[in-house]
Amino acid sequence: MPTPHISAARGDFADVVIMPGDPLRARHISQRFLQDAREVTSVRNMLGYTGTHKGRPVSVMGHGMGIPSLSIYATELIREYGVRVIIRVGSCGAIRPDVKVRDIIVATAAGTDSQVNRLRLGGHDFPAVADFALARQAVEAAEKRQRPVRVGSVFTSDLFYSPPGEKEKNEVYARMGMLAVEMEVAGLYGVTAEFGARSLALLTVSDHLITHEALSASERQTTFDEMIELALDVAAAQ
Ligand SMILES: O=P(O)(O)O[C@H]1O[C@H](CO)[C@@H](O)[C@H]1O
Ligand SMILES: O=c1cc[nH]c(=O)[nH]1
Repeated sequence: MPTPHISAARGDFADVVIMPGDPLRARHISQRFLQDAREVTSVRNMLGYTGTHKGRPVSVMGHGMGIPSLSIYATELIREYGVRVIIRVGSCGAIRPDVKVRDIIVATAAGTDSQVNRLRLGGHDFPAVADFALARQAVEAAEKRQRPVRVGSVFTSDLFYSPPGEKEKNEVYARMGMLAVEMEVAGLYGVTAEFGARSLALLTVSDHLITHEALSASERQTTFDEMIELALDVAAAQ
């Protein structure tokens, strides 16, 4: 029962899917963290794998960049493959001095300049929030591992390269409590709400939009792996 964007057969996906933006990161997660992982889809090279973690079936699949790309994959996974929980593991840029490169963020909510959730809700604002149980499990997993995490809201932007005025906008987002910017979380929380699934986003701060510090490739790998361990702890608890 392939969909236009996923070539897997019915039953190929676990009901919990961990989703990075980058499909090669999905392959890395499957190779490093899942047991008996097998590739289940590769349409457009948006790679997806299913294996087990601590005996529980878990899938991992890339979702691409931006809300439109994520929305296609999340919709098809939920509607056609019975996926019930999606955990995004992504990167983000910090927009305030107290948030540092390498920090891991449990994104409990997201503001956005995207219109997609208003399209869903007849022009009204949608509360783009994480599933509370998943967020709590992520925080508890971090405490158990003695791994500090930041818990709070982020801003989901449609543009990676912003027009003039980005600095001032980021200052407003920061003043209103948001920790970082990225490009999918508000869409993820909207699409899972629309189709009755649950979701959470964990983010690693890969670069700092004030200091312009950025993770090196090897630091990126290590910090991402620490975030993925938390995502797997949450997945195993479902
Ligand atoms: O690292 P990922 O998960 O792709 O997330 C961030 O990186 C991409 C931009 O470089 C956007 O998708 C943004 O949300
Ligand atoms: O979307 C993103 C991701 C990482 N860093 C940014 O500045 N933006």
